[in-house]
Amino acid sequence: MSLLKLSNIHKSYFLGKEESKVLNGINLEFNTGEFVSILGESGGGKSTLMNIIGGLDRNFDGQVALNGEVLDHRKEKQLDNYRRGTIGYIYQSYNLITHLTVLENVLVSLEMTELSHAEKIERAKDLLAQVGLADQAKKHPNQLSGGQKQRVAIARALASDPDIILADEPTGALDSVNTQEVLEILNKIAKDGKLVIAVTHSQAVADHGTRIIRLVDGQVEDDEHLKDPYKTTNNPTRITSHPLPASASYISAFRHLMYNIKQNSLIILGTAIGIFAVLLFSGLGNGINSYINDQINSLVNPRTITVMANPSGKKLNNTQAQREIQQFNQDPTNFFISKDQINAIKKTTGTSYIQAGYQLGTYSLSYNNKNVSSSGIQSYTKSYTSNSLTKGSWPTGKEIVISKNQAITLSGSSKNYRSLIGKSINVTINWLSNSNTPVQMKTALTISGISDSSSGVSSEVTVLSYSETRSLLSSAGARTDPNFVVVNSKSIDGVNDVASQIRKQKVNGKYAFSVITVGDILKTVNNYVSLASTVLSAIAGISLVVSALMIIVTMYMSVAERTKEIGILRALGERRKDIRRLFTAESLLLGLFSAFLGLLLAWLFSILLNNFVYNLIKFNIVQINLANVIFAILVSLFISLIAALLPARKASKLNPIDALSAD
Ligand SMILES: Nc1ncnc2c1ncn2[C@@H]1O[C@H](COP(=O)(O)OP(=O)(O)OP(=O)(O)O)[C@@H](O)[C@H]1O
Repeated sequence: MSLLKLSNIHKSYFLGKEESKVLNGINLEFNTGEFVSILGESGGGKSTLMNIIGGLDRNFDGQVALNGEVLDHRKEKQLDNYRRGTIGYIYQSYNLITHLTVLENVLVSLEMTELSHAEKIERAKDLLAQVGLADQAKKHPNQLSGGQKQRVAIARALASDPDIILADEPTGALDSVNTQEVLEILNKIAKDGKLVIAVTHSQAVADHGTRIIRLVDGQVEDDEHLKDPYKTTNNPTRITSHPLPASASYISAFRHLMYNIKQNSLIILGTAIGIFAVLLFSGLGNGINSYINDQINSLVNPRTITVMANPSGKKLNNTQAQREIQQFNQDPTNFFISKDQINAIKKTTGTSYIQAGYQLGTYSLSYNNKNVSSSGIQSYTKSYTSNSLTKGSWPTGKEIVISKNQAITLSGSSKNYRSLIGKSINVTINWLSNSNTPVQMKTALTISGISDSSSGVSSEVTVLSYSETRSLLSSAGARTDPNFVVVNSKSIDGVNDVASQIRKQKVNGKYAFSVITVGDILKTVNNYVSLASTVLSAIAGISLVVSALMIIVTMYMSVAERTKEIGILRALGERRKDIRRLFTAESLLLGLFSAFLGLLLAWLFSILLNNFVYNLIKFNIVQINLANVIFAILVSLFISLIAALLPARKASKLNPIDALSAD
């Protein structure tokens, strides 16, 4: 049984409907140890025949059988295996991969063998030594002479230990010395037990082999056996091949990326800037949210629940309650809390204290002929934390706490305003009588402390003691019903439960209370901040769309530039899948590098910004967390994956013969 048998091979090319017959019934058998030369006129179909033998061309009539087994050219996988394990190709124009070194060019083929990494390197070096290039392994193809290039191509063709070496005019571009050397190598390959089939125009070259086949008009005109095939001994240690592992595609993609690093670095930078902006805005959102949380929690006890009347009588959720409470400023008369209502609140379980309070109307403070006016003076409740006092203590008896701004105005000094503590000031407060007519109360109170309103999240904190407020109200004939109640939950975890108990309370058949927790306020503020930072991140994200387009263009350019390489890789036995993976891997690596650069930029910038802002507010305002980092990496990979889809698909669909003939 012959190693290779061609039966009745017909091949035509079509230009429109016009058929041009190139091969008209070729029947040939080949065996191991033969060095066959195919001679024929130019355009006679020699390369076409080689492509059919090499498993690159699937569109022909007839059969190719290997060791008696007919190849099914409809089965792509079978053809991939055939090219990978059985065929080694040598071309007139060498077809080396320019961005790989000599050693790496040989390794491309070895990647599809079962050898260990060390064995692959050893074999590649060994093959290079056999073709006289032991000392050229680290060079790139453009640093070699034509003869040297052809010898690299021979080493590569032999690498996976194939049975058949196809050489399409292997000496066509070489001078006589190099021609001689290459022919000797091919002869040795045949002696080593392989079948060598070479296309040539040269009778002198053909005379070197064991057999000459002449093609005329697409048929075998002559089949001349010059000598017997070389006797071959069975080589028991054959190398078996397997499909290209994914890791090899990633390593190869990485090599190409680094080879083109100048061009790629701009794309990486462009994408990285988009990632950086997204990260920065998310980090700023986190930072601002936690700054606000920090500030509010330091002013108000987070276990505190503020309860106000609910004039609507409807059950209110958090946002509706906040809206309802806004009405207080327009018409405070609806917000008085009755004894029945206080008793209803007292039924709540899980509380540590319940304290009624007053929020009164406009007021003015005067000291040493200086005046300040504002609105919303309150009676003291335990919900105030000591953090919100810059100096002094909360008021008891005939005392008052005024805000820092008020103290500065009244003392006339932004440095010595604290000296007002212990001083008496005149206080005038406007409120309502029992019949809801205006009442004015005047008194003199001692300043016990100064509150800090510098955070900007609360308005002026001006507070009277509860007892003094109540006695002022009753002596002026004003209404003494409180208008808010502070309820303190025993635990932070219980806050929501306490709030919902009160929310559900009905007095006279109506939902009596609007309930606001610090958590609710924080939630509302944080929602706005998060919304703003998301919108900003999304705007920054648009730049990522531009990056995606840049990657698409780069990948298309890469496919165009590397068309020949794609043909070479397919001829070496890489599957369509491997080609698709090669380009996807390159794009993913671009995305990954961009993500890391974006992260680095964001990290450096956040250090700078935080240092600067920390001096002002004693807080790290950019807080990039792990979730942001993971998100940025995933977004970047996703973009690069999407960008790779079309170019990688295009690359994998290229016809290997067309790809090989690309310039
Ligand atoms: N893709 C194609 N489409 C149409 N015609 C083609 C195609 N490829 C080759 N041909 C034609 O088929 C014929 C055989 O081409 P082939 O390359 O096999 O010849 P060859 O014997 O190798 O020639 P040469 O010695 O000049 O390299 C030529 O006439 C060529 O123009």
